[in-house]
Amino acid sequence: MIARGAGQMGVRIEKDQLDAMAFHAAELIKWNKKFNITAITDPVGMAVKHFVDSVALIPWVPQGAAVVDLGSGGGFPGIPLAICRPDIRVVMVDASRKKVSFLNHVVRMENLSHATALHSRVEILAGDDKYAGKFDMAVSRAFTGLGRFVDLALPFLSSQGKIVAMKGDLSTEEVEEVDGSCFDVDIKRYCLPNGDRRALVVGVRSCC
Ligand SMILES: C[S@@+](CC[C@H](N)C(=O)[O-])C[C@H]1O[C@@H](n2cnc3c(N)ncnc32)[C@H](O)[C@@H]1O
Repeated sequence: MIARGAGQMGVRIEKDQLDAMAFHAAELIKWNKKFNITAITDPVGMAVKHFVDSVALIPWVPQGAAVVDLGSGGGFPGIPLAICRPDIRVVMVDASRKKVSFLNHVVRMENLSHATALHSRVEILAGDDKYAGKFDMAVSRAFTGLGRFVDLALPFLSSQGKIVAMKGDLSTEEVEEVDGSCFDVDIKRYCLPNGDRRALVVGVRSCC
């Protein structure tokens, strides 16, 4: 189902990548019994709403990019992105210690040496010289409103850095609020295999 859904978006997923996503899903279900990491736990829902949705991001990530995923939760989109794109570096950030423990467990078990998860509030990490200005792309899914995401993402980005917000609901007002401020914004709409509508808000830095 993941391979077919990804294929509909023009993304090819190899067998070993599907196996790695299956491992992520299985561990998520296991950890979820003890820690409340995700509300979606049925296999079809996870495949479609977590994994297919996450791989929709893949075509927009430049070769060799350093990507920061703000508010990664159970690893979406950060883990599927790291599985499918060994050429990039992925840093996942979350304020929940148990979620970050889970993410680093998956990273270790899957040998995703180009990925890591950091336990921090995004606002605090943004002021750390080790991370500020070091990323080509900041992404988030179901993290916060577009305006706040832009404000939080900006300190992480290099001068050419881009943002991608993965959204379900997206209002015109939300887009107008950020378009032309520090980013020129483009909306890429797509449907998940179950018919749910999604949008990628891609912002290219215009000033600031
Ligand atoms: C609704 S979940 C989304 C998780 C994941 N991106 C997804 O799409 O499944 C939002 C996540 O953001 C994290 N979060 C919220 N505010 C944060 C902040 N200021 N700094 C870091 N993480 C934060 C929460 O702990 C939670 O895991």
